[in-house]
Amino acid sequence: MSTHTPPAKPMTVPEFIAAKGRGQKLAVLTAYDFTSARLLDQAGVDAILIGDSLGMVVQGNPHCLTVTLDEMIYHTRCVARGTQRALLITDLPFMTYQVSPEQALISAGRAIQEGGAHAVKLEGGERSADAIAKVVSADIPVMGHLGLTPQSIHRMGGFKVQRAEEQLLRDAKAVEQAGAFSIVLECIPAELAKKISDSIAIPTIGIGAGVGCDGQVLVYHDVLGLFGEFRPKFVKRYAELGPIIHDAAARYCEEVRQGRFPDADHQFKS
Ligand SMILES: Nc1nc(=O)c2c([nH]1)NC[C@@H]1CN(c3ccc(C(=O)N[C@@H](CCC(=O)O)C(=O)O)cc3)CN21
Ligand SMILES: CC(C)C(=O)C(=O)O
Ligand SMILES: [Mg+2]
Repeated sequence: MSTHTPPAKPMTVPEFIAAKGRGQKLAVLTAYDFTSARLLDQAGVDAILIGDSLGMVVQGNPHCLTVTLDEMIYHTRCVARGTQRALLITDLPFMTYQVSPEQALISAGRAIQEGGAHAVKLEGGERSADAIAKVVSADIPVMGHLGLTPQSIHRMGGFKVQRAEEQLLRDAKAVEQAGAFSIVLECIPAELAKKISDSIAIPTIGIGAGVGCDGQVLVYHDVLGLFGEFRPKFVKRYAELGPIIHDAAARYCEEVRQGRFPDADHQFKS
């Protein structure tokens, strides 16, 4: 059992940025519902990402491309009700920001206004700079996302480590210049992620990008050992809840079938 007490003050975007200057690492996890969000918030995460990874871990699809903005908003609302302290960042899903900067702003506005997010995240570097700038111009904080961008799965030919150094450095600069407050670096070599982190003033949040990033993010189901056999190199399981849930459900089934549940303690007297 950890004895860590979380700081009482709510996390804000300026605080998130300032953490980098103090050398204070940022701890981010994804969540998609009230109950999980409340557990993470009480454990002291700095930010909760309502990721479009919900397309895979919640909806059971092979990728994230079919997730809609309405679905992201629904999950954001659920998470927001369970959160008091963490910064809430919602992924803009595929095809809700690529068409035009105006489309990006309208989508981001809905995530904030209808979902209750504090910020949005969108994928891409130079190609997304105009969209980022437009969203930021309406005072909506934007987190960038570079490297393995899951919405590019068909171009990349799968979920693969990205190593185009010069392009990634240019992309990070472009995202920072466009006004983003932070950037996710996904599945890039640790040394390159460190170089990118040192080359910009805003915090980098790594996933499969090494310890040189200013913070880390992982998917809820991965950290807790809920997502079956999904075990890429960068995932560390801090618990193995899958077998625990399996066991509990199997014992319940057995007791119901044997007429051992409910017993006297779990029913009402007349
Ligand atoms: N449950 C879950 N966890 C995630 O981290 C995650 C999602 N879903 N869905 C959206 C994306 C997809 N992600 C993925 C998925 C697979 C690999 C993977 O298999 N990587 C290989 C590397 C392959 C290579 O060497 O190029 C690995 O072994 O880590 C990586 C990131 C990360 N995101
Ligand atoms: C893995 C993180 C960075 C993400 O984008 C997601 O969960 O959708
Ligand atoms: Mg995502």
